[in-house]
Amino acid sequence: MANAVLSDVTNKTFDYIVVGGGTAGLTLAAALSEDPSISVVVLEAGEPNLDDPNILLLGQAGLTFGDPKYDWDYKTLPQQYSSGRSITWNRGKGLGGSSGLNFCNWTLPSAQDIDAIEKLGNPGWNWKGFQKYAYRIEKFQEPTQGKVAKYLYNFNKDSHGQSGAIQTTFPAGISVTLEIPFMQAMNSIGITFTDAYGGKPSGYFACPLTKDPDSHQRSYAANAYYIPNQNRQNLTVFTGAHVSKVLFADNASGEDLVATGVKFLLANDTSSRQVVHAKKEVVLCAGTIVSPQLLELSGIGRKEVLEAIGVEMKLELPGVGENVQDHQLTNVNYPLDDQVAHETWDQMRDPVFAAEQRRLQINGEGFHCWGNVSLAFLPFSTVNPEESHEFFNKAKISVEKQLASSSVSPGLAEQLELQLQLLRNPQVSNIELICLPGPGYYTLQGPPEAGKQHLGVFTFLEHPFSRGSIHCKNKDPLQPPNIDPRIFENDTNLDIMVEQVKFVRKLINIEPLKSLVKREIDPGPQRQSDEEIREYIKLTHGSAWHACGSCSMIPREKNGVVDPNLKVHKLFRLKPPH
Ligand SMILES: Cc1cc2nc3c(=O)[nH]c(=O)nc-3n(C[C@H](O)[C@H](O)[C@H](O)COP(=O)(O)OP(=O)(O)OC[C@H]3O[C@@H](n4cnc5c(N)ncnc54)[C@H](O)[C@@H]3O)c2cc1C
Repeated sequence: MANAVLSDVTNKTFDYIVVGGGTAGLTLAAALSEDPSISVVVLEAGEPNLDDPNILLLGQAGLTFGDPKYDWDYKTLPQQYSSGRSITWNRGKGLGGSSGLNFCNWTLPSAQDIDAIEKLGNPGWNWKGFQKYAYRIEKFQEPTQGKVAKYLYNFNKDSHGQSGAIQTTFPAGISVTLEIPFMQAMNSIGITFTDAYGGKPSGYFACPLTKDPDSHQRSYAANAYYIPNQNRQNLTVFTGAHVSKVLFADNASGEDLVATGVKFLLANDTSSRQVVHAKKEVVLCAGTIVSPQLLELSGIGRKEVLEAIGVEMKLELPGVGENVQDHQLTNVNYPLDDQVAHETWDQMRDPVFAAEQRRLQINGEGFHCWGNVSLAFLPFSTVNPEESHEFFNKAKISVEKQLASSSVSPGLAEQLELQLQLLRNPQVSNIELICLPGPGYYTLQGPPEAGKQHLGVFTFLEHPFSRGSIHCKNKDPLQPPNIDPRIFENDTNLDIMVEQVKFVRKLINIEPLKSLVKREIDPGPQRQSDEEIREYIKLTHGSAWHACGSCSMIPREKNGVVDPNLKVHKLFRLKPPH
């Protein structure tokens, strides 16, 4: 039912309540409501934001950051190992959630990354199973022969889904004068094209975007899973509903807890308390930050956290809000020779140029049909083959030190051991690079000079060893929780990023790239030693927006929160069982 109003929801009963109308929530609601006998309600705190060019035009990505209509704009606690900085965690608000705010890059991980999830005690959560669902959601459109020839697009059609709801397609173009030389530089040191979608990404590739090949607009959870199904009588989507608590049946007999509904506040009248009931299940899809917060507000979590915020404990589950991890990114930036014409994102600063891109978009051309797509996924041994053995030994020692700490749970110990194996594995990507024709986002030099052209190379930390937490700071559901990822607590993470920056410098020194750049702006010629590069990274790195782990799928005795069926341990038992 489209455009649900409060009276359609409040005090009503549905089979399933889905909390959060973002990427997971809308996808799940569409799947559940395929069966017309099942009723589903989605409660989303933000606005619908449908048909909104700020979301639909790909060239707008990043411009919605910080705007409360689209972005929760969370801030971490000051990070001790990042020079005391508080790091911004953008998160999508409104239908589509973060899929309406993200950069539309369609990428898949290494098979071993997914198989590791099964090894942590989750039968069936392996690459084979994952690939089946990745294919099921994707509808890939091949580029024309003309684009393949011009932009060297390379792909293996068999590694892509053909009939899913999320449309993927190559961008209208890439910068021939910058991104192709970037690939050529890699090629000259033996790094080749990789099929990044077959489970063994190792090399460079241009990644398809989640973009509709007909409308040339963002393809995301709202237009893939909600709009086509909005007239289903058994699907109710209600926006402006800020869920504050999960409700449980009385469990005086000591049985497992049974979720019976949720409480929510109206975004436009936060004094108004509403209730909706669930016959079967309550499913939390409020993302990495809010899902653990909601568990704690409902009395599920660590004893000391619940005591501190004054919430009565319903179930002690110490893993809630723990095991938080995130990818980090930084960048190396270069100004380009003004005398050479390049296509770079710098040009979007010119209003005349930007208006022209809006016009071109209608026919599937121009910057609103481009993206940050020139990627490399590389095993660690590629970036520093000479010293990788020594590096692995150093990483092992630092993990052993971490394991010796009493705060490391059995579930975390297993993850860290697996991560060490992944770091050494030459088939597993541990390094991600993106070549961006345009200025870097993170620079110590302030905004880029008007009229100048730039090249930015982004480096990403994958498989972080550090772990942090997300816990309620009080029992006000409108207050964000304390986010403390403890980035770089394990020093190996920083060492990996240093090696990446050094690798980028090596690449840029290879022709044809070398002649294109004038000088390095960041980290800058004054930062050469490992120690100086570390300081630069600490001062500039940002979140790569991939935080996860706060409701980990690990057995309960190993400090997990959900089981392989994604049910909270000892909780959310089906009512009635089926
Ligand atoms: C800036 C950015 C760039 C990214 N780039 C990429 C990329 O290019 N490629 C890629 O694959 N991934 C990317 N990601 C990651 C990807 O988008 C996310 O992992 C994914 O969208 C998360 O889905 P989710 O359903 O867990 O959370 P979300 O999609 O964030 O959904 C959570 C929903 O819950 C709602 N909500 C929150 N609190 C409440 C409450 N109390 N009551 C009711 N509703 C609530 C939110 O408003 C939101 O709609 C990016 C993420 C970000 C933030």
